[in-house]
Amino acid sequence: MNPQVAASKQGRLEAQGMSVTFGGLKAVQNVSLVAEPGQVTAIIGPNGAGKSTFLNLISGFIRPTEGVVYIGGEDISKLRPWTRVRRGMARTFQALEVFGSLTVGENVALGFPAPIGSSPWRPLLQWGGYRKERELIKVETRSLLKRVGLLDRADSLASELSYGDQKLLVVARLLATKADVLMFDEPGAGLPRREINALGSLFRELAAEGKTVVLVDHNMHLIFGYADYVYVLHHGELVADGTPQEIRENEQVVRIYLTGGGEEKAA
Ligand SMILES: Nc1ncnc2c1ncn2[C@@H]1O[C@H](COP(=O)(O)OP(=O)(O)OP(=O)(O)O)[C@@H](O)[C@H]1O
Repeated sequence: MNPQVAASKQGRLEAQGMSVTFGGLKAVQNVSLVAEPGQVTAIIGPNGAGKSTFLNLISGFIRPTEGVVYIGGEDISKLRPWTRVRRGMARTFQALEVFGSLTVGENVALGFPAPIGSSPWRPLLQWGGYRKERELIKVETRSLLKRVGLLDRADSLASELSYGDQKLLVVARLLATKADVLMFDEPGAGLPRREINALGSLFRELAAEGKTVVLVDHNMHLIFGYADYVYVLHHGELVADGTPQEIRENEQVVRIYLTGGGEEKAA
């Protein structure tokens, strides 16, 4: 296969017919999605629509009753979440997962993948390689912090950052995983417009670098300003998908939001 085609397919995410039931509640019913490398794909829907559950199904944190997930054509449905990270899929959560008593730089460094086969004895057995790797992580951590605008806070405790900066820190740590598929659960929640714009621009940059960016959010400015393709869930079902323009004009979507389903209106 042409190496360029192979590279572009590597991060293609495909979820087919995902379903899960909690007790009697069909939280996600037969939902499929394709997210392409080089694109920002958004999932929207009113509160309780099943968006986070769908992300949990894709990332392996919840076992589906039905459905298959592929990355780059490879079926990863049976893999544990941490193994999926090794295969190139990483995600953030709605709740902030910042380690407040570590520095900002240390939080990012935690995101770097551990060398395969690494053991607690490695620093003693392979001191040279280990030291080189630590230096590399330091350099890359600084470059990621620069990218999200937090370089001057590298040595601050993470707990001292504002809420918005902690969200950016989580993004930097996700980038440290070097995953091809980057999924964000409500990255824009609670952020002012200026920071939403910065986040949106960062997502566009990541897509331009060939990453597959998937985000769940309620912020319509982030979705309609920066996404290439939008999936709409309602009561656990996929009710529409299309370009932001198509979704804005979709009568069913507008009705769902106008009848009080969403925090912000779609039109
Ligand atoms: N672990 C669980 N056990 C039982 N019910 C659950 C569980 N997780 C989610 N649900 C229910 O499944 C439905 C979908 O929830 P989910 O959190 O996926 O929605 P959402 O679209 O992400 O909502 P929000 O925008 O408010 O975060 C809701 O009715 C929720 O109460």
